[in-house]
Amino acid sequence: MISENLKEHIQVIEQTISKYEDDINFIASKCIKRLEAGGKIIIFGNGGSAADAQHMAAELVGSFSDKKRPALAAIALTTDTSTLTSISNDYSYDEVFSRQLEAFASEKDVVIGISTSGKSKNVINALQLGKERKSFVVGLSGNDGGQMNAVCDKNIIVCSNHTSRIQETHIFIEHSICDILDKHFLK
Ligand SMILES: O=C(CO)[C@@H](O)[C@H](O)[C@H](O)[C@H](O)COP(=O)(O)O
Ligand SMILES: [Zn+2]
Repeated sequence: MISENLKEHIQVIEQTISKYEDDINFIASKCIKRLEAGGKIIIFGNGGSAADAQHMAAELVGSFSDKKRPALAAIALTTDTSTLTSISNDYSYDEVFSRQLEAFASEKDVVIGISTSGKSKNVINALQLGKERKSFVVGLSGNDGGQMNAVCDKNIIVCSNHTSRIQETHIFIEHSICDILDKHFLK
């Protein structure tokens, strides 16, 4: 089973990267431009994708490689349990990210929503809010991309229906973006 998963893992990453390499480079260049103009990168998702959002934010604010570069303005919307519980309790879980974007997002920012199914209402609502704020709106999704297609400037749809393979490919894409940003800001 493990070898089968490995085969599928390699195949899904190869297929997705050959389809979306230019788009991923474009997203990285947008991140660079917006960070240089004083904007920030705002990332969110549920479950494993919440962990991925935090992982990426940590690599941008802290470090990605062993080389030192200036801290980059990135934040995950999945870490403040007081904010998360109050929005869910007082409004609804569907608004847990959009309400935070209402507070933080602007036209200077890049907003990245992660959903393997493309169906999580709270992720879609937040991407919609990012669009209204004129942030550059990025989706990392899978399956058929769901409703994320309608609200993203770029939606990277991993070529798989398996949540694990989709998440593994999301991490590869996030690391690729961090790598490009690292190289740029190390100069
Ligand atoms: O990590 C996993 C499965 O690998 C789960 O925690 C998974 O992220 C959760 O079920 C999420 O709620 C799924 O949401 P989404 O990716 O469809 O938006
Ligand atoms: Zn990492």
